[in-house]
Amino acid sequence: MSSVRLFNWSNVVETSAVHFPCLITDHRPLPIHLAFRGLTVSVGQRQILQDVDGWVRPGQVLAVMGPSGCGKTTLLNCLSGRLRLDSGQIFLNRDLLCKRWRRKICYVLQQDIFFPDLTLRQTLEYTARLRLPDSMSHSQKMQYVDHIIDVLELQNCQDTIIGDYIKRGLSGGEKKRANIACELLTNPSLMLLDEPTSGLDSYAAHSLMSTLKKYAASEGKTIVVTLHQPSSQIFHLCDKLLLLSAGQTAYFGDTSRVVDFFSSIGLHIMPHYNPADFILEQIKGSSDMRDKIIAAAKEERKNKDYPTELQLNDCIFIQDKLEGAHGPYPHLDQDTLNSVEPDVRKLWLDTHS
Ligand SMILES: Nc1ncnc2c1ncn2[C@@H]1O[C@H](COP(=O)(O)OP(=O)(O)OP(=O)(O)O)[C@@H](O)[C@H]1O
Repeated sequence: MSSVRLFNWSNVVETSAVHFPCLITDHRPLPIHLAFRGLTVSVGQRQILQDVDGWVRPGQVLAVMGPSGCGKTTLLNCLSGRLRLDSGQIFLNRDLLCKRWRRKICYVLQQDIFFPDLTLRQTLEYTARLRLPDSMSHSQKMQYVDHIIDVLELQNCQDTIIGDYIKRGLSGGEKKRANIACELLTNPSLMLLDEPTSGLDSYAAHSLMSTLKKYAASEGKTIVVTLHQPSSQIFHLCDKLLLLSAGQTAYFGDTSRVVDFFSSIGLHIMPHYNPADFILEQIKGSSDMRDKIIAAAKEERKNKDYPTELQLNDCIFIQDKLEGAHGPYPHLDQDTLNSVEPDVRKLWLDTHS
């Protein structure tokens, strides 16, 4: 099995003699392209999110950043379907988020509750027995546990007890990985992780984020993480960045472009400075500064090249074409397929082949 540790789907076919768990081979998880638009949420009289947009495609990591209380966890609650929106839409591929899609989403909270006396492997095994479908045999479930232990590089501590304040067990970083491993057992397509690196030292934090990034890329998962104060190494592991300030979008786009965005409004980073620290310092500055950044982010959205609108339009465009021309389970004609962006074409082929 170790020969297909970081596998792609073609490997699964090529190595079918390995008898990979049926959860993977028979129920290949659908890659999910997540897009959200105009999310607005209030609690009581207080507006917590206001008109927030973003998107991320399979294989990518979207980082949600911003000062404490800016609405990061609230956004994850919305994306997981746990929180009612005042307005806005969340699309998973071409569909609005609904109960059917929620089964393909996992939400890893900051803390989870474990039985402290069980070892990590015992914890994963009982979770697999509880959460994996009855259609899988016991040995397939156990094979899947092995796979997840491999993915999260937990081999060395699989027989260590979870532990608690009294009894020492897994380290903080291992516990975070264990928490994520329990959720990965359901083979989700979209993972939402609330501050997975909080409380970790910089090495453990970077190692965890690299693992997640590799996992997203190799298994076509879509990942959204909230991050508090990432190192520049972690920051650059993220493909997309959504920066929130008081519940509003202060930047959405490629992580690699955020420094240019700030420069374009006269906020220049010093050489060798961590860009994550720089942008957080700017939005934690005076209210005038914050308003200026939010206004610039709003202006960006009017730009015809703004990615959210393009992506949403492409998804809807394909759906319209198909529903108009072919009914609900159509064969996509080549002209239509050729006319859309390559990444949307790939998404369509991934999800419909
Ligand atoms: N149910 C609620 N009732 C009242 N206020 C709430 C509720 N949920 C969230 N809030 C408020 O909404 C704001 C955003 O909260 P949220 O937890 O989303 O922030 P956050 O960015 O995740 O913060 P942190 O980084 O500190 O975890 C906070 O000011 C919080 O007090």
